[in-house]
Amino acid sequence: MTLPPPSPAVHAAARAHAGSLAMPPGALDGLVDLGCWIAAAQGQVPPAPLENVRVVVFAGDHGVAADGVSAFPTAITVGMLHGILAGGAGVCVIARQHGVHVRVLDIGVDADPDVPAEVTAHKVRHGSGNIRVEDALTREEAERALAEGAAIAAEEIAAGAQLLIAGDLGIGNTTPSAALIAATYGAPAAEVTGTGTGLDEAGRLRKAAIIDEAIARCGDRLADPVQRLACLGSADIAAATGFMVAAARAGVPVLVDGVIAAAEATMAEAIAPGAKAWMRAGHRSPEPGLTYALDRLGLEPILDLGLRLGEGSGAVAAVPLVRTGIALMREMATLADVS
Ligand SMILES: O=C(O)c1ccc[n+]([C@@H]2O[C@H](COP(=O)([O-])O)[C@@H](O)[C@H]2O)c1
Ligand SMILES: Cc1cc2nc[nH]c2cc1C
Repeated sequence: MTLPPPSPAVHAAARAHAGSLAMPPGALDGLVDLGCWIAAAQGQVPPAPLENVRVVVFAGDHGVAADGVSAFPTAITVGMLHGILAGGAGVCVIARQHGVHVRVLDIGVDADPDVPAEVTAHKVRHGSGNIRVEDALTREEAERALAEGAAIAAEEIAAGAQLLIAGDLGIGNTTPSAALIAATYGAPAAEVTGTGTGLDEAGRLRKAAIIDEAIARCGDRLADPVQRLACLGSADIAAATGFMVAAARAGVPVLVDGVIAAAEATMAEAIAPGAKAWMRAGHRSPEPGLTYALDRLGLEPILDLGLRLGEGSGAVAAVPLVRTGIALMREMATLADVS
């Protein structure tokens, strides 16, 4: 069954209101379209200001990192988990600028990091299998990760979330992301595989060959989306997918970050058709898989600054533009006022 979209009637009313504002037709559409989307999601014109925007960073390790698919060592995953908790990570700085709440969760980090218990409360497993040679997860683990992600979304919505962002953290995670995008859309791996944290072209081609091997290993099992997450994904990617599905089901809009979130949005749409209507893309990272997936989902990035940090940072950076679209709907004079 297809998920209901944000209210088409309220969207039409929001567009009509936008058409009455003091400007030539369409003059601020790039911003006003965001305000109309939020109006339809909230079911009211004008939309309420976004006072409670929340990013959850899903952290996990990826067995395929052992094959040299990243320019950085896996120790970075735990290091940056502490960096986010300490408030010094890039996403924390950007989020403080915009009053966005940040939460980081260990969903599938290999080690047991020395972190407060609430950070590991939704942990699914230690690491995820090396997708070149084995499934990332069992089907039961994939289902559990999807359920954990839904529970996390429910907690964020209970805390008042008006807009949700799934951030990601994990050395190697651009490989399963590209693999899921390739497998879902039938794209050649080389077309959707990027340089991640900074591979050279030879490294990128080796990474694409590993993805081809992983896809060939899984064969027909890739037809089913939950099995696809188990075969090629990871605990953190499956949990973030469940988070996006649950947000869409609850009628809470989602801003998509980089290539990892684009893979998760792809999987959310495969599991819950219609979920994409609750999403907008925060930005375009240089990963080709991101553009490939956004094109298929029909999502147009808000920012295009070449950001490629992950952590949800690019989506958080786009939040002020969403808020500006809402403010235009709420505060701008009408053409009648000025004529
Ligand atoms: O958001 C993106 O598009 C993005 C692009 C390149 C790298 N990253 C981040 O870098 C890590 C993955 O890169 P890699 O090369 O280890 O696969 C992971 O922690 C991501 O958050 C993120
Ligand atoms: C330093 C560093 C910070 C990150 N944050 C998200 N992914 C990352 C990857 C690296 C390498």
